[in-house]
Amino acid sequence: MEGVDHLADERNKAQFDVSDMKIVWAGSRHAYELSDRISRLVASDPVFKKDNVSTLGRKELFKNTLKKAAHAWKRINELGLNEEEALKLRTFMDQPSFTDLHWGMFVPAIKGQGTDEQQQQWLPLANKMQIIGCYAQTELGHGSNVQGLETTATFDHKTDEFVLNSPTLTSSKWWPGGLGKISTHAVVYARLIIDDKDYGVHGFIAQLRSLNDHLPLPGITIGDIGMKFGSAAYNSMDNGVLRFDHVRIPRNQMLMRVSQVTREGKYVHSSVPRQLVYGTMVYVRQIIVFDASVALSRAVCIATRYSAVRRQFGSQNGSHETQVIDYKTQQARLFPLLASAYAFRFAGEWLKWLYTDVTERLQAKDFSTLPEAHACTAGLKSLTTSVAADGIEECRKLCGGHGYLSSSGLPELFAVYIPACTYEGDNVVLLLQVARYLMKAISQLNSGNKPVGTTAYLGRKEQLMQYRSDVVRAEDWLKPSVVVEAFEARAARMSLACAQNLSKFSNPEDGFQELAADLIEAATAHCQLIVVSKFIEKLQQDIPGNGVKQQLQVLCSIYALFLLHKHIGDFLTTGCITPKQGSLANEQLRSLYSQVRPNAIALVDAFNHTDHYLGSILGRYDGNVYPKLYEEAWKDPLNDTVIPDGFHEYVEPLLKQQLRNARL
Ligand SMILES: CCCCCCCC/C=C\CCCCCCCCC/C=C/C(=O)SCCNC(=O)CCNC(=O)[C@H](O)C(C)(C)COP(=O)(O)OP(=O)(O)OC[C@H]1O[C@@H](n2cnc3c(N)ncnc32)[C@H](O)[C@@H]1OP(=O)(O)O
Ligand SMILES: Cc1cc2nc3c(=O)[nH]c(=O)nc-3n(C[C@H](O)[C@H](O)[C@H](O)COP(=O)(O)OP(=O)(O)OC[C@H]3O[C@@H](n4cnc5c(N)ncnc54)[C@H](O)[C@@H]3O)c2cc1C
Repeated sequence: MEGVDHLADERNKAQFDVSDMKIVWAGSRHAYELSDRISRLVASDPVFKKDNVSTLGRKELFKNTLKKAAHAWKRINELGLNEEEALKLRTFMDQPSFTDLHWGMFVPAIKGQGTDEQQQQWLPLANKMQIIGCYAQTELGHGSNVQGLETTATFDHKTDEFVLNSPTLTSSKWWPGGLGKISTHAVVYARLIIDDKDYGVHGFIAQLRSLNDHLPLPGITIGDIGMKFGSAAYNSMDNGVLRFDHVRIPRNQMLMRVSQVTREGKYVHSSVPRQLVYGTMVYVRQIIVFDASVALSRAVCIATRYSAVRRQFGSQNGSHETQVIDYKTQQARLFPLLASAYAFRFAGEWLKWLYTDVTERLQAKDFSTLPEAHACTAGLKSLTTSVAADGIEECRKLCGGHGYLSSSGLPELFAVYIPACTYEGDNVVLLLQVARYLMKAISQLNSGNKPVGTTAYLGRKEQLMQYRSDVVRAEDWLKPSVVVEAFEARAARMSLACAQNLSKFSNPEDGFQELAADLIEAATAHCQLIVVSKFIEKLQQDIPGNGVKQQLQVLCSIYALFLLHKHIGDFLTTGCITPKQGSLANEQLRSLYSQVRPNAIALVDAFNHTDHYLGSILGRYDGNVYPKLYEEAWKDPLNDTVIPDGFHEYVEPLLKQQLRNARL
């Protein structure tokens, strides 16, 4: 029935004020109002319609994306939207496009790695989109191993230019988004060669296409790398291939904030650490953590609403069957994901603060917190994207057969989201970076270097090695200090065990390779500790709103105790807790699921996702699932005709054959 709220009873059960929770989720009243306004603006604009994208072919999809991106840019200018509003508009447009790389990587790379003069030269053009750029780092042969890139930029003393060249097939740039068909420029990462000496990988600005006719410039071979996973998904993006055949660019197009090449061809390294060449990745990884909470919240919203609508079994004397959300197994799969969406939101907020802080310090030439920012962005990017990707697939299964329908929105969400586990650093490779950071922090303990930031707990090594949990009742697991201590002790003991095993190797690098699987588990434990701690810290703030803080406390406990339950082997083998304490945690977890149950729909309403953004019949706000699913099926192009194309050609002869045989 149109206009009826099928989830009204569920909404009435809520024990907290949803409008206040919406503000907590958004981060502030300002952020909430902005997000709400822009989401409605996009939802009501016919150009941003997206329910047809999964039926479009590649060329149509790409053209549709260009149209949306151009329309977005037009609306941004017409309405005079600021950066925050423009970013929201892109979010709700919900289709990857070349603009992501232009604004998300090309512009930040120039800002972070360009000198003041270079910024003055390039940013005004880029900011007006008079040039469009991409981030060309990865090659056919190397992605993770940035130091292994093969593209060369050789300094020519005579002409004061760099010569960009792709000496091998594997040196072809491969993957950069926006490169394939649209970008006019790129920040290209290449090995700097001066007088036959290799100075390693540096960033260069290169023009790729003519600004007159958009054709590739001489010496440049360029194209799209082909279809990717799924039908629509990331295929709206022109991930590209690029080869240089001795292409010349002026010397001042090397990004020279970190190091410079003089007119005489002298290489000068400034006081800025060389790792700043990797700075754009730190920036984007921090955005990706925030996006992980958004992606997961969309899937969880769909699965939770549908689980309240869907009924199976349990009808007695003609009464309603059971809502599947009331099955304990459904709750044990769904509610930890709901809690994770909130947990990642607060971890993302904190990471944004950390990133802003490190950026301000860098401006003031304080580079001391860069390693911490790298480890935190790398580790949390890895943790949150892995959980979000697996969580979206779990939500699909939670919706049974209908979850597999394109109209559930979940297949598309999954297909477009999963590369987040790979781009901006493969998740395993990034955890190994965290492990290196932890091992370094431990190796410095004896030299009196006190660990700081997220590794500060390692400074209490003796205490954490002595630790035994004092939990005696299930409710004890609700105390934040009890949870944090258990997570700290587990993380510290896993890292210290790795460090001890590493010390048995005469060559530490051999040890690191041999123990990599254990190191990754230690790094994961460390990252989970960060997320748990940041959730708890959030709850120490003043959080207004009727019942809001209580709900967040329940979610925080679910997040932590679910992890404890899932990784019970870690907690037991490190001797942090006893089997009895483990089962008390599980008992508490079951009780927490019951507490969330009446609030579940309101907790996903607090994400404030419009039906347009969710793009899911199962997740509709009004819960009117069945009539809409039925209606949607008839819109499929296959149902345009009663008899499908190809029937007369391929099937009818078989049937006629049968008839002929029958007559014989
Ligand atoms: C329509 C109009 C709309 C308008 C509005 C639109 C707005 C849109 C705006 C924004 C949207 C943003 C959305 C973004 C979309 C994202 C799309 C994603 C596209 C994908 C892009 C990519 O994938 S780019 C390529 C990414 N590549 C990688 O991540 C490679 C991974 N590998 C590495 O990072 C490194 O090679 C690795 C760190 C693994 C190893 O490096 P190596 O030098 O070999 O390292 P090592 O010896 O181990 O370390 C040396 C030293 O350096 C330290 N370190 C390493 N990395 C960093 C770093 N990043 N920062 C700081 N320090 C670093 C490391 O710890 C070591 O330190 P020490 O131990 O020596 O102290
Ligand atoms: C959709 C998408 C968009 C992208 N956009 C861009 C872009 O705009 N610009 C750009 O430059 N790049 C882009 N990339 C490339 C991306 O950054 C790389 O693919 C990514 O960094 C992973 O590197 P790789 O492909 O070399 O993986 P590989 O390193 O080859 O990974 C293969 C396997 O090896 C494992 N492995 C690798 N090294 C180690 C190690 N040291 N120890 C243990 N295991 C290891 C990995 O865990 C993985 O299982 C994009 C990729 C995708 C999928």
